[in-house]
Amino acid sequence: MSVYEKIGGDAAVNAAVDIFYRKVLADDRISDFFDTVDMEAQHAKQKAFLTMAFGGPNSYTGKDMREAHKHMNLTEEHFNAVAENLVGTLEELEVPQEYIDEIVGIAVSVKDDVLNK
Ligand code: HEM
Repeated sequence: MSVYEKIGGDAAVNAAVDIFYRKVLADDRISDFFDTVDMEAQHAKQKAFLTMAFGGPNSYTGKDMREAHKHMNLTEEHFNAVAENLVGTLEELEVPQEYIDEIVGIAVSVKDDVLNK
């Protein structure tokens, strides 16, 4: 069973989207990357992000992650900021630590692609 299913599938992603988005927009280190798109499009992107991070059914391949982020010149600091906001969101939702660890593992597994390394 994927961690996506273990934490509650689509319902868990929906619960996480608003919290995650709020955290990202409040974070000076990365908010500029996210505040230029209209809310509806952004919501869909956040949902795709979280489904991917949770190992869900709409998972992107490494190549897609590379393509999606290539033009952004992202740094380690940007990646860590997103990862922190992700962990903070999961903690707020009282996701068990072992699942948080699994989700962080998924995030780290796409890091080189996201940073275009
Ligand atoms: C675990 C790391 C990450 C994952 C799993 C992830 C996942 C995704 C996904 C699935 C999309 C949607 C792609 C699409 O449909 O076009 C996306 C887009 C995006 N990501 Fe990431 N991302 C990660 C890290 C980051 C970081 C570190 C930043 C910047 C600080 C970032 C900024 C963005 C932005 C701004 C978009 C929207 C691009 C656009 O609208 O054209 N992502 N990401």
